[in-house]
Amino acid sequence: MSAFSLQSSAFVGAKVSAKSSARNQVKSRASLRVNAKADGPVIIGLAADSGCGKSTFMRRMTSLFGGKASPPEGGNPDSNTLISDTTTVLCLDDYHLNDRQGRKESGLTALNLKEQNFDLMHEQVKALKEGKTVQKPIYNHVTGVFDPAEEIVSPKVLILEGLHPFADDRVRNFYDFKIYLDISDDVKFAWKIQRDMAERGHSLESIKASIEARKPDFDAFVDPQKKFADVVIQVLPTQLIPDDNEGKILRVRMIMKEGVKFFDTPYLFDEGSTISWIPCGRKLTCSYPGIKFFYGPDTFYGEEVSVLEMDGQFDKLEELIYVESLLSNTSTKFYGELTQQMLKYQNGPGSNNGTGFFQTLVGLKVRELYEKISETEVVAK
Ligand SMILES: Nc1ncnc2c1ncn2[C@@H]1O[C@H](COP(=O)(O)OP(=O)(O)OP(=O)(O)O)[C@@H](O)[C@H]1O
Ligand SMILES: O=C(CO)[C@H](O)[C@H](O)COP(=O)(O)O
Repeated sequence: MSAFSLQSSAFVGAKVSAKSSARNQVKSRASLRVNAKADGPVIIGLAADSGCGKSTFMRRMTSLFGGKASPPEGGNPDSNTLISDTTTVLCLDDYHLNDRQGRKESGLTALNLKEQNFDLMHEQVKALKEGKTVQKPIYNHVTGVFDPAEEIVSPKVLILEGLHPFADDRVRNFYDFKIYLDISDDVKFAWKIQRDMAERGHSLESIKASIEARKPDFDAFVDPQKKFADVVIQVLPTQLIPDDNEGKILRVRMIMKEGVKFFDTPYLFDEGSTISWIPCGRKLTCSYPGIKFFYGPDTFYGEEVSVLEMDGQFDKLEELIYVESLLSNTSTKFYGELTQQMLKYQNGPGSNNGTGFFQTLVGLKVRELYEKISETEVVAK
């Protein structure tokens, strides 16, 4: 376990001189409008490195609330925001302090906390929590500069995803639930190679170099946030194939903090017990190297957690219903909803393994959390 190397004071609002800062692109605090809403949104945080499946995760989660999540209608086609009837997903890259040129001048990466405008992020999250509308900057990943700000109306569920959702303690206090997607270096490498070589024409050397260059800042500024998470989804190479380095078969661990309000941890068979289960019998088809589940209590950064783990992948996704029937506290609304959701996104990355499975499970837990906090029912679709 890595030590948390930064004091929280170092996380708050550090500044670099910014010629083209995001702040220049937004209207002043005085322009924030009040939205007629009694309660503020339920706020969910998702921390992860880039290229680690946040978009895929968000699609799975927002679909559970119904409606399609799309960029703001008639807005900037390069907007990073996704809006549906109930949810608004904001990408925290929009709160970078400097644009790409500005970072060249500062000599710092976007992972460095000094390159994030936590003051503005705090100001706007607070305003959204109070039901106000804000003018949020847009960091354009195509051009590397800030585009004119976009209007964000306070939603029912606000999801903040990015590199640093939990780094600033002022913002951290707003979350109702915190998720950290933890992709191990080996798997990150395998995914990046698949995507950047096949889809973006990068060379193996340049991909290696970019991962190596990011690593020190990732370790220093992003990774330490996992200690704040209520759920960590850890993605590791399989243990079912000795010395596997292909990164295709994955071992995925869902590490769940105990005692979190409105979050009853899912469990396999018997709550609190320790279970290792190979379900490859008559009800579940398994080809090599098979599937292995684990469930049991543990500690994580000194806190009591339970861990649900799946190594391997499903051959026939519809047979997942068998595993689902042996899980409890899944927050489904009807028998088989978890399997149905997995089938709905069967073409998305990770649909046949623990990444898709646990992301969907977390989505169901978040939906229930929203229902409990807001005392509103979401109709399952
Ligand atoms: N569960 C998964 N299993 C296998 N590959 C995955 C999985 N999730 C993501 N990937 C791979 O990672 C790539 C990036 O996924 P996605 O676009 O969802 O990530 P992201 O974090 O939103 O990325 P970015 O921050 O760069 O926009 C996908 O193209 C896919 O190749
Ligand atoms: O880590 C990242 C996103 O999570 C990006 O590196 C960061 O946002 C800078 O973007 P770009 O490389 O497009 O200038």
